[in-house]
Order: sequence, then structure tokens, then C-alpha cells
Amino acid sequence: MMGPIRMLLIGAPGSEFRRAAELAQGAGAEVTMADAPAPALETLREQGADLVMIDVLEDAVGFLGDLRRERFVVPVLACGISAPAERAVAAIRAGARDYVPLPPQRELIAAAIASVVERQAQVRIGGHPVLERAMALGAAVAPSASPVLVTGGKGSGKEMMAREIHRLSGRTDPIVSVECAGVAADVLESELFGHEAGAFPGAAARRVGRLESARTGTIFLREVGALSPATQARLLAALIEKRFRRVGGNEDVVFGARLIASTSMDLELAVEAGSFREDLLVRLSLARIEVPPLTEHGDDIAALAEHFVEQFAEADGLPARPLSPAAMAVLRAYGWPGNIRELKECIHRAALLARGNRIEAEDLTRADGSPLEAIVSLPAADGRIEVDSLIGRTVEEVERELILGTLERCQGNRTSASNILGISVRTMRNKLRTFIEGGIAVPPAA
Ligand SMILES: Nc1ncnc2c1ncn2[C@@H]1O[C@H](COP(=O)(O)OP(=O)(O)OP(=O)(O)O)[C@@H](O)[C@H]1O
Repeated sequence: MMGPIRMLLIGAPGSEFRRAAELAQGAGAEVTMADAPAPALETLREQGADLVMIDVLEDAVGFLGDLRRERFVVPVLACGISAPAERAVAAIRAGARDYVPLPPQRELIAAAIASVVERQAQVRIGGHPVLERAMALGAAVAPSASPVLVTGGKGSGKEMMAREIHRLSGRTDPIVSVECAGVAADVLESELFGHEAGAFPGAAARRVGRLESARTGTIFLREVGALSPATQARLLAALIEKRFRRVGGNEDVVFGARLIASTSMDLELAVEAGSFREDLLVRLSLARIEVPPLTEHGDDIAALAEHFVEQFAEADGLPARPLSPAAMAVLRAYGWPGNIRELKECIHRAALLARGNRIEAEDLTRADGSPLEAIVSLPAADGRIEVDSLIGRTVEEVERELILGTLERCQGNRTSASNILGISVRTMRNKLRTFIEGGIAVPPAA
């Protein structure tokens, strides 16, 4: 079970607020209403929430301060009925993500929920054997209680894999996902293990952590390599003893959830560098699944791109615009260092920027705005290759130059170059070996 988004609405009950709750429920959220910040904090301590919305007529700034002091990590939206601008600004300054005017618009509430649901997206695209092999491994380990380490490049689909393993595990409690990178060590410790009243100066009351709220479901730790040494030690002890204590507590809490951790860093290197515990890595690595980079299942690019086009069109309430053949060729030829997430963001930008009734090659850009087209090398626009300059050369020569030229463009990256050329990495390696044996210089591997 994935579990619906838990949304907490804080404000005096009124028709606008009821409307916001109805819209949120309509968008798939499970809504809890609190008529003031104090009972809302109680709810957060006991059961947490995925998204909070607070009326700026309440003390939103004070509430955001309480969240910080009690080390909660939860996105907060401010809202209000023609509220004075300074109240909205103060809430944003105090850490609210955004301001939603009331009465609420369906799209705004849906977008707010979608930003949280993004992580829960269920539709999995792609049938390339390389990805299927990894998925089969995930399915094989799903029923066991053993921890799983999911490795792979940034944005390659590690969380997607974790959710798939959870889905196939048969566990009825939810999967709870925690981001470990970029969160202060003490905040993360409370987030994971909870704390008792008085554990630290801001700890006004007991708080249940995510390991506890996952019950017998799955706890997913994103970028586990970012855990502090103290939290690593606590986590290892919890895995061994199947129980833990809340921060500042002396009562044991049963740890019944299954742990799945992801990393895009090389944890063996982190062990060598002394920043990650070897005993924890050994325990996490009992079941290890490598999610392949997008270029290794390049045949899935078209289906993924079309899926994202439809997804964004639906979210914006617009008709989906197809990708032109030239745009598709650029997508296939690009190296995708940021993998599926980069592809998804690229399609999102293109869907917003495209002016015509198709998404064209020039609509595809990287996050810095540079056009993808300029980065990839493609045959002439009409799809035909300029042959005049090639006449007189042997097929073998042309093939060699094409391979070496592509490899150079890819800064030596064998996988990207093979994908662009439409050959397997093994064929690429064999060709390169022949070139080297023939005394021809080959760009070093990236
Ligand atoms: N097979 C797939 N089909 C459809 N969408 C996918 C697929 N794999 C990943 N995605 C989407 O791509 C994005 C990145 O995936 P995900 O968050 O699982 O990657 P990650 O490797 O965990 O990322 P990070 O390295 O940032 O932790 C998400 O929006 C996810 O929904």
C-alpha cells in the first residue's frame, strides 16, 4: 500500500477552509483539520503529515518556529482570505513554501499535492531488458525482511525501484520516504527516531519518528551516505536489535519496518574515506540492486518522453502536444547525466515553452537553458546523411571515424556513445580494442 498524502489544514473552520479540504480530498489526500496551531502540533507529533496548510490569520510564523524547534521536516503552505500581504510575506520568510489565496482554486491545491505526490508516482514505464533485469531482482528480494541497498546514478529511478519492491512485498503498512541529504544531523535524527519531551531545549513534547510511523511497512532512506556517524550507529543498532529508543528516551520501540536505502555515491569509497561505517554497509548490502543509467536502456527514452508529455499536459489541463521526429532524435542522442529525472524536467520545460502544436527539437533545453540540439550531433535535418564528402572512403574508415568522433563528443563515455550509435557497449568495446590493436588512438574512458 502506498498510503494517501496526509494533509493537515490549520485554521478556524469556515466555508473556504471546508472547500480547501474537499478539493484536497478530491485530489487524493487524506485531510485532518486542526482549528489552531497547538492541536496541529499534537497531530504532527503523533502521526506526522506530508503537507501542512495554515491560515495566516493563525500565528503561522510562530507555528513555523515551533516546527523548526521541534525539528519537523514537512512542507508548509500559507493560505488566507484576502489576507494582508505582509502576513503572507512573513509566513514565506519564516519558511512557508508558498501562499495559496482562499477561496482555493482546484488547480493550486492539486499542484500543491502533486508536488508531494510526485514522489509517489506509480506508473512505471520501460521494458528494456536491462531495466527488467534490475526489476526482476527487486521482485525476488521483495518478500524478505532483509534490508535492500538500491544503487545507481542521480535520478535513475532508485526511489521508483524502492516503491516497486514495497508494492511487491505484500506489506500492508505504508512506505515512508525520508530524504537524508541536506538535512542537519540532529533534525534528521529526530525525524527518523522521534524524541521524548525535554530531549533537547525545543522538544516540548514526545514526537513519533518515521521509523516508528512506518510500523510494519517500509522505511526508504534516500541518499543514505549522507547520514551522520551518530545516526549511522543508531540505525545499525536498530537493524541488529530490531528495536530503538526515541532521542532522549529510555523506552524501547519495536522496529518492525523493512529498510530500503538508496545511494548515488560510491559507499565503498565512503568507507575507505572513513565517512561511512563498513558494518552498516555490509548489513545494507545483503541485497543490492543497481538501477541502470538511462542511456543503458535508451530504447525506453521514447516511451518515457511520451508518458511525461501526457502527464504534464494533464496536470496543466492542456491537450498533449506530440514530440516531432527531430525532437525525438535529439532525446535519443543526448547523454542524460541526470537520467530519468533530467528527461522528465526537460520535457516539462519543453511543454511549457513550446509555441507550436508539436514539441520541436529547439524546445528541448538543459536546466541552464542551453539547447540539447547543440550538444548532440545528428544527421542533416531531413534525416539524410551528406554522402558526397564520404565517397572514396571505405566503409571501415567511415565507421571508425563515426565511432571515434561520437566517443569524443561524449567525452569518452562508452555507454553514451554506444547509445547514440545504436550499438551495444560490448560491440563498442570490441571495436575500440581493434582500433587500439591497429595503433589508432582512442579517447580515454570517462
Ligand atoms: N521507469 C520509470 N517510469 C516512469 N517514471 C520514472 C521511472 N523511473 C523514474 N521515474 C521518474 O523519474 C524521477 C526520478 O526517479 P526517482 O526519484 O525514483 O530517482 P532516484 O534515483 O531515486 O533519484 P535521486 O538520485 O534524486 O535520489 C521521478 O519523478 C520518477 O517518478
